Amino acid sequence: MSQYRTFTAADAVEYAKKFGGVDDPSALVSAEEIGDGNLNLVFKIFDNQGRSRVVVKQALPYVRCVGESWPLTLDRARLEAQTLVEHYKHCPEHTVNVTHYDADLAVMVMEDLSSHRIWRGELVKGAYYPEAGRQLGEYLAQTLFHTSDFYLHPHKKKAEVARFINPEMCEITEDLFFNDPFTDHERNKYPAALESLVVSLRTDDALKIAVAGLKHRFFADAEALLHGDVHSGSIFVADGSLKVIDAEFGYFGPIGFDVGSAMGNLLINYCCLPGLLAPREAAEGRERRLSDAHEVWSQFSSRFLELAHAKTSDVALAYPGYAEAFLRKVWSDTIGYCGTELIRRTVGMSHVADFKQIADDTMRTECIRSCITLGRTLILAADHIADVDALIARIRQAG
Ligand SMILES: Nc1ncnc2c1ncn2[C@@H]1O[C@H](COP(=O)(O)OP(=O)(O)O)[C@@H](O)[C@H]1O
Ligand SMILES: CSC[C@H]1O[C@H](OP(=O)(O)O)[C@H](O)[C@@H]1O
Repeated sequence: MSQYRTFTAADAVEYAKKFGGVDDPSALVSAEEIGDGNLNLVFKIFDNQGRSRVVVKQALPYVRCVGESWPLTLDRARLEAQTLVEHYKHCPEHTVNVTHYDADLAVMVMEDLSSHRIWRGELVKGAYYPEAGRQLGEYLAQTLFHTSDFYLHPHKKKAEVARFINPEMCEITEDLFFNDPFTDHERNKYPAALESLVVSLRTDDALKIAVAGLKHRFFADAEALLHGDVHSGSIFVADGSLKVIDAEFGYFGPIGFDVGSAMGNLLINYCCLPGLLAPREAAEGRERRLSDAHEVWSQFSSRFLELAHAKTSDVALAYPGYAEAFLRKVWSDTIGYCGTELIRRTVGMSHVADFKQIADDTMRTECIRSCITLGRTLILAADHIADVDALIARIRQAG
């Protein structure tokens, strides 16, 4: 019989006393549920001085933002904890530290990142973290290289692929990214003024074939242990620091999916800044976003190549020039998945603060239009954009 029960704040405090790993467990006295994501409960646990000391996260047996009508596997807590533990081994600087998890209760305990802020909220306000792009590129290079065939022994790699089989969470991505926005689906939500643009996505043969290719590679290309949902709402930043959280979509998939999701969210912000800030600040913010996206790819690709040259164990994959050839495939995947993130966040159900917080209706609609148009351009041009400078030029051209 499963011991699962949904935690109250009092349960979370008792759990943290036992498993929180603090020196003075009896000082832990209260909890606040602070979850603002689509899926889970998140409790901050406070001590008798009112200091937040540790975080307890629990999966619900359904999708939080929808309710019990959409049941969802509790195994996602294990997958999240194990993905973060694995990523922490390879990149402790930029991964939240999960110190304990319990598969039956679908609960994990992790370090409290209250000294940091969620990057999306900062991007919406126009705050700038000059090191964040490079740090995110570093996280992507370290975690993706060290869980790939370049680094792992083939037996270990296959065992890891099996450990991280994640069919239910992958199915959400398969539907929300690659199906819903390109069909007339009841989950879709977008401004009525964009109806003809959105309908045109459903009948564009070249686009639908390119999206099918991206979905096919999401199904089939078990290249590395992905985070699976690395967006600016799953990244904490502070001066000189960046930490990634929330990896319940972790599975072995195409490396470009993680890199493209990360860059796609920066480009969503790029498209929305004119609706969020005064013209001069918006223009400056947009330049910074392009520079952040440039940094993500530059750091990711240069570090991945450095690691491949220094640490590739397989004799065939170590052949000079192969890692460079592989990165060309990752690059076109990155652009394509970047495009699907721009479209699924605007046409599909998972909307984001970058445009939700735009007060003026007409401006919001125009910013959403830019996201959709840029997304389509990137999906269609993914095989024809030579490098990151050409990508930035394409984005500027799109307006
Ligand atoms: N380790 C942490 N430290 C402090 N706050 C956290 C931590 N993890 C999550 N949070 C807060 O809880 C929110 C929801 O967490 P998240 O992991 O994104 O949940 P979900 O899986 O439902 O998307 C975050 O936006 C953040 O504000
Ligand atoms: C039905 S889940 C929708 C959406 O929510 C997830 O985001 P998060 O866990 O960060 O709230 C993920 O992006 C899913 O696609």
